[in-house]
Amino acid sequence: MLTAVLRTYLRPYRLQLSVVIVLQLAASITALFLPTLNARLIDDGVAKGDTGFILSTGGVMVAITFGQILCTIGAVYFGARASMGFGRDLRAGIYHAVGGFSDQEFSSFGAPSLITRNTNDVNQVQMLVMLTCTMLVSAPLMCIGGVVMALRENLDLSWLLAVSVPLLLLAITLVITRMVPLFRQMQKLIDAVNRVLREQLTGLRVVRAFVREPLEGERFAKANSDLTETALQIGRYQALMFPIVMLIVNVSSVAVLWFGAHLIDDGSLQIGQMSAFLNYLMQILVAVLMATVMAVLIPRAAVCADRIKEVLDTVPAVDRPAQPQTPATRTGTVELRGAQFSYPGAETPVLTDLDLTCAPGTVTAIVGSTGSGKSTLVGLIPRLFDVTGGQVLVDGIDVRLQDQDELCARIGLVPQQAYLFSGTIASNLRYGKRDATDEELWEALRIAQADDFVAELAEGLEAPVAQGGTNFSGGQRQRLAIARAVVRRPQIYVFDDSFSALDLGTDARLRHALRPTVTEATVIIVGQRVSTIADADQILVLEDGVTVGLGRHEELVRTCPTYGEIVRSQLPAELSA
Ligand SMILES: Nc1ncnc2c1ncn2[C@@H]1O[C@H](COP(=O)(O)OP(=O)(O)OP(=O)(O)O)[C@@H](O)[C@H]1O
Repeated sequence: MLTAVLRTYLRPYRLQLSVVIVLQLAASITALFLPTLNARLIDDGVAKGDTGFILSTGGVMVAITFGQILCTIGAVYFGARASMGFGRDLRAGIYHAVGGFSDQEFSSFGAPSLITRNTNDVNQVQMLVMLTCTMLVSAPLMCIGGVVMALRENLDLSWLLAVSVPLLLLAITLVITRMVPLFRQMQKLIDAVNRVLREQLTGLRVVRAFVREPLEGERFAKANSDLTETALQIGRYQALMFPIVMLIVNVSSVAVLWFGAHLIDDGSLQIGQMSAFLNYLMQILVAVLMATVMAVLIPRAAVCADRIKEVLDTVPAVDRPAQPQTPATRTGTVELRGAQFSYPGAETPVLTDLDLTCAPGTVTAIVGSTGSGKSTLVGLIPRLFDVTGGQVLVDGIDVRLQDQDELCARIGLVPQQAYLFSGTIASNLRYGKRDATDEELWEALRIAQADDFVAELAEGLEAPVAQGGTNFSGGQRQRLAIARAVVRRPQIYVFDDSFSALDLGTDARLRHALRPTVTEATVIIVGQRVSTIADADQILVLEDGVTVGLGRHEELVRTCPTYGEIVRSQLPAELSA
C-alpha cells in the first residue's frame, strides 16, 4: 500500500527527486573525503611543520565543505518541495475521492476518521518522503563509503567496526520492534479522540441541557489518556534509544583512541590516520542511526498509507455513468417505478415497491409517521443513494444513467437539517447560483419570508454566518436554506420537512409567495403538518416504506385510514370531516 501511494503520488516529482539524489550523492562523497584530507593535513602538514601544505590542504577542505553545504541545502530544498507537493496532491486526492462518496461511504468511515486520514495520516507519509529525500542516498553511501575509507586508513582497527556497527544495529532494532505496534495503535487512538471531541462539540447544547458534562468529560479523558499513555510509551522507548546510541558511540570512540594510541606507540599508525578512522566510525554510526530512524517511520507511514489507500480505493455506491444519457426534453418530471431501497446491512427494505409520478407544475406531498421512509424517498432523486430495486427517473431517464452534476443542478434540495456554511448570507445564497445578483438574492429571501430579518441585520446580505449557521435560529436557518434553493430556480424543488420549524402563519405566507415562482416546476414536499400539504395536487401516504394512500386531501380523508388518522390528530373536527 505504501509503495502504491508513493509510486502514484511521487510520479510528478521524478525530476526533483533525481536532483535530490544527485545532490545527496555529491554531498556524501565530499563528506567522505574530509577525514582523509584532515589526516594528511595532520600527518604531512602539522607533524612536519609544512605551512604551505597546511594552507593548500586547508583551502581544499574549505572549498569541499562549502560545496557540501551547497549540495545539502539544494537537496533539502528540492526534497522539501517534492515532499510538500506530494502531501498537497495526496490531500487533494483524498478530498476528491471523498467528494464522490455517497451517504453510505460517509457513514462507514465516519467524518472524524476521514479528517484524520486527510491530515495526520498524510503528514506521516509526507514526513517519510521528506526524510527519505534527506537520507535515502546519504545513509547507505556514508555507511559503505565510511567502511571502505576507514579500512584504507588502517586495517588493524577494522575489528572495532565489526563490533560497534552490528551492536548499534542490534540495540536499535530491539527498541524499534517494540515501538512499531504502538505506532499502529496510535493512529487509531487519534481517530478515537477526534471522534469523541467532534461528537461532543456538535452536541454541546444537548450535553449541557442534560448536565452530561462530567460524564462526557470522563469519556474524553479516557480517550485522551489512552492516547497519552501510548505516546508516553513510545516516548520512553525513544528516550531509551538516545542513551543506548550515545553509549555505543562513546565507547567506540574511546576504544578507537585506546587501541589507536597503542598502534601509534608501536609506530604502525599515525595521529592523523587515527583521527580519520575515528571520524569515519562516527560517520558510519550516524548513518546507521539515520537509517534506523527511517526504519521507525516506515511502519507508521505504512499504517497511514493503508488507511489513505482504503479511502482512495473505495468505490462509491453511487457511481457516475461513463456515458451519461441526456433527456430529450427537460421539464422536470420525476417518476418512481417499483422503487425499493434497503440500507446496507438492514434486514428489511426501508422503501418497498413505490410507484409515483410528479409532473411539472404540480405539488406532490409525502406524509407518514416518523421513520416511514420519507427522507429516504426524496434522497433517491438527487442520488444521495441509489435504489436497490426498481427505478427513479427524471424526464424519462433513469437517474443512474444521467450526468450527476447536471441532474443535481436541476434540483433545489432543502434538507431536513438546514445546514449553512461559514461565510455571509450572500455567499450561502449564491451556493446554488454563483452569478446571482443582489436583487435575485433579495427576491429569494422575500419568497422564503427571510427578507425581514436579513434587512434588520446591520450588514444585510453581507451579515456573517457561523459554521453550520449556528448564529441563526432554527426557523431562520430553514428559511435561508429555502432561499438558497429558490435562488437557483430549479426545475425540481424538494422540501424535506423544511417548513416544520416555521410557525403556521409564516408557513402559509411562504407557500403563498412560492406559488408564482414554482408554477412550472415539479415540487415535492415532505411534511408532517396537514395545513402545509392539504392543498397539494397529490399526497403520497407512506407507512413503513409502503404506499398506503395516493390522491388529493379530500379523497384521502375518506379513503385512507392512515391519512385520516393524521388529519384527525391535527385539525379541528369540523375541518377534518
Ligand atoms: N443511514 C442509515 N442507515 C441505516 N438506516 C437508516 C439510515 N437512515 C435512515 N435509516 C432508517 O430508515 C428508516 C426511514 O428513515 P427516514 O429518515 O427516511 O424516515 P422519515 O420518514 O424521513 O422520518 P422522519 O419523519 O423522522 O424524518 C428509519 O427506520 C431509519 O431508522
